[in-house]
Amino acid sequence: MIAPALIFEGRVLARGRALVGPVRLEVPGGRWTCLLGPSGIGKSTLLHAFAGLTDGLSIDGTVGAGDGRPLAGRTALMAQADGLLPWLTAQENVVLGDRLRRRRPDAERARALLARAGLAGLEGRKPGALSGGQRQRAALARTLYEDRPVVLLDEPFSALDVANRARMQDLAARALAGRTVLHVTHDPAEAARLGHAIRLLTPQGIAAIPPPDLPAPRAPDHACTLELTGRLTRQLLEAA
Ligand SMILES: Nc1ncnc2c1ncn2[C@@H]1O[C@H](COP(=O)(O)OP(=O)(O)OP(=O)(O)O)[C@@H](O)[C@H]1O
Repeated sequence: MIAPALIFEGRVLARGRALVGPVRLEVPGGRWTCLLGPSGIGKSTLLHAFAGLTDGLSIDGTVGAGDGRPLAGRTALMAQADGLLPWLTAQENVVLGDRLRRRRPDAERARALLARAGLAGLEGRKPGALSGGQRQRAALARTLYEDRPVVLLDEPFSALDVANRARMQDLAARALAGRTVLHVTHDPAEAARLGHAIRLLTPQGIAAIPPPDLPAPRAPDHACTLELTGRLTRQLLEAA
């Protein structure tokens, strides 16, 4: 599986007004990149641009893969809202992509992913009977089930308690090793744990923040992780 780099250069416009940019964002292939920045700066809009979700928007510039091939069919997006269909069970939601593509779902793989997401025994529940954190974990299982080389994550762990958050971060880091991951997060500690690369989007443009020379996922209480968390927090406060 080739995990391409991602490149966005230019602006995203809504009715002629720039929502993002001009900016150049390069996301290295086969690595996990965290994108931080103040609320409303355009992080989700950039993620959606890579996913091809630009209804009502126009792109003045280029968005695509470093290998020059189309991104369509190579990306999985986990959006901020869980997007689970309320009339389907957790299990049916995980395999929804296969259903839509008229492919035979792999029920065993879906069940195993739900179990790894801590949802064993809840496969038959509909989203309305799951907690917010359980729904978010089902949405993560669905994203991993898609098995794409490019994975776009928008605040994927935001509804989770500390222990589940660390577990799901570890699960995603393992499952997505070698893929191109672009992960939008508000949490500097999460970026310090997970990022092979870290980018900060501010009105001044994009800054690259070098992560520590430690393999990810890093221990949340490692001195390097804590030091980087502090540095990122300071930069976010200064950007606000
Ligand atoms: N379809 C749209 N039409 C018009 N404006 C939009 C549209 N989508 C987003 N915006 C605006 O574009 C800007 C960027 O929004 P976006 O959701 O990308 O920000 P964000 O950095 O992800 O914010 P947050 O951290 O709060 O999720 C915001 O000002 C938002 O109001």
